[in-house]
Formats: sequence, structure tokens, C-alpha cells
Amino acid sequence: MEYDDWQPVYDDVCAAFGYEQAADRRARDVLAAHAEPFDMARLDCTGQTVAIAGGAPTLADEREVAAAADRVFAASTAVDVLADAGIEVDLMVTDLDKNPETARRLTAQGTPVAVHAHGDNIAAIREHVPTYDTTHVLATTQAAPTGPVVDHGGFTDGDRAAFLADHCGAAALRFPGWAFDDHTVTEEKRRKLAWAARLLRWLETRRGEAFGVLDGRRAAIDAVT
Ligand SMILES: Nc1ncnc2c1ncn2[C@@H]1O[C@H](COP(=O)(O)OP(=O)(O)OP(=O)(O)O)[C@@H](O)[C@H]1O
Ligand SMILES: Nc1nc2c(c(=O)[nH]1)N=C(CO)CN2
Repeated sequence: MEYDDWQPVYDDVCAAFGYEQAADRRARDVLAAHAEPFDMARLDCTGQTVAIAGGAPTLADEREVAAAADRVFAASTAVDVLADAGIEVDLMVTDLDKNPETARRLTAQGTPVAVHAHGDNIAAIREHVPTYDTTHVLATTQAAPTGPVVDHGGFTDGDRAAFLADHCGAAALRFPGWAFDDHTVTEEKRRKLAWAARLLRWLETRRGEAFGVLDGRRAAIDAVT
């Protein structure tokens, strides 16, 4: 996906959460100053099944789904849960709010990390990205792309991972570690997960694929556009 397709949905996300787009642009520009162009061919997934590992507690029991996939794109803390079982990821997707040291370790070992800039993580970008090997940082924004910072759609770490896999040519997506009805999360997180479900519904429709993670939920999901 390119920004032109994402932008109307981004407007809706900002309206829903009260995000200031100028702050997202400031974050993007801070990240751009620390980033370098990333060769997307490194993430080519053409013809492959990609596991999009989410941060739900269920991931511990679903790790074999990731192990069986050709590639693993993992959101935030999902990287640590998989690492505990000896499962390496091909991409970490993060806005740096939980485990920035994991992102540092991955970039140091040459594993790509998609670092996301938004209006509420500018301090984290300034603190952590300069400590990373930026050769292995894919800089992302939810605002308009600029310089080395790309926007291929998505909002939460997990659904952004799915949009990136789609952009990289994945043939099929699997979703270990996803639980939209997780009552252990905060109200804000619950609202973000509801948006993640909407965005995945949009993505599966665009792809002509049925994501198993949405089975039983489709009738309750409002279309994004
Ligand atoms: N029950 C769940 N709890 C948390 N994350 C979930 C859940 N189900 C799916 N996910 C997906 O896993 C991703 C990683 O979640 P995690 O809690 O590790 O990180 P996070 O940094 O808080 O994520 P974000 O900043 O996107 O909210 C989320 O962004 C979401 O897309
Ligand atoms: N401005 C802003 N953007 C976001 C935020 C957030 O808290 N603020 N959280 C996200 C995923 O958790 C993704 N994007």
C-alpha cells in the first residue's frame, strides 16, 4: 500500500483518537534525521507464508504457527516470546514503547527492525534510535512519507506488520498471538485492538484473502471507508 490509499483511513484514526497530525509529522522528521534508506528487497516475501506475531498472551501456545511459516514479522513483545522458544524473526515492528532493548539487540545482529514514529513517541525515538545500527532500521510513519521514512499503511504494531508483509509480496498471512477480546488490556488498548481488527478486515478484502484471525468477527466490524 502507498500513502495515497492509507491517508483517508489515517484521517479517521486521528479523529477517533484525537491525534494531532502535525505531531506525527514532527516525529517522522526526528526519525528521518536518524535513519537511512532501507532496501525493501531484504524483506521480499514473494510466494511465502508470513506469520504476523501479535503481543497477546496466547502467543506462548501458538508459537508453532510462527515456526511453521516461511517468514516471521513480529510486533513488539512478540519478538521476546518467540526468542524464548528459539524462534528467530525476520522483522520486528515497534513504536519503541515496550522493549527498545530488543530492537537494539536485533539491529546489532543484523535483523531488520521497523521503527515507527508518531506524535507520542518522539522522546523514545531520540533516546533509542541513535543507539541502533541504523543499517538495519526501516523507518516508518503514519503520516506522509519523506526521505528514508516510509508509510505502507497500518496503525498498531501488529497490523502494521501485516501491511508491511502485504507490501513485501506475501502470498498468505497467519496470525499467532492475536486476541481482540483480551480483557487484561487497558481501555485505550482495547480501542486500538478494535481498530487493528478493522484494518486487518480492510487488508484481507484488498488481498482477496480470508484471515483466520477474523473468523466469527466480520459481521461486527465496521468497514473503514
Ligand atoms: N491481546 C493483545 N494484546 C496486545 N497486543 C495484541 C493483542 N492482540 C493482538 N495484538 C497485536 O500485537 C501488537 C503488539 O502488542 P504489544 O502489547 O507487544 O505492543 P505495544 O507496543 O503495546 O503495541 P502498540 O504500541 O501497537 O499498541 C499490538 O500492536 C497488536 O497489533
Ligand atoms: N499519535 C499516536 N500515534 C500512534 C499511537 C499513539 O499512541 N499516538 N499508538 C500507536 C500504536 O499503539 C500507533 N500510532
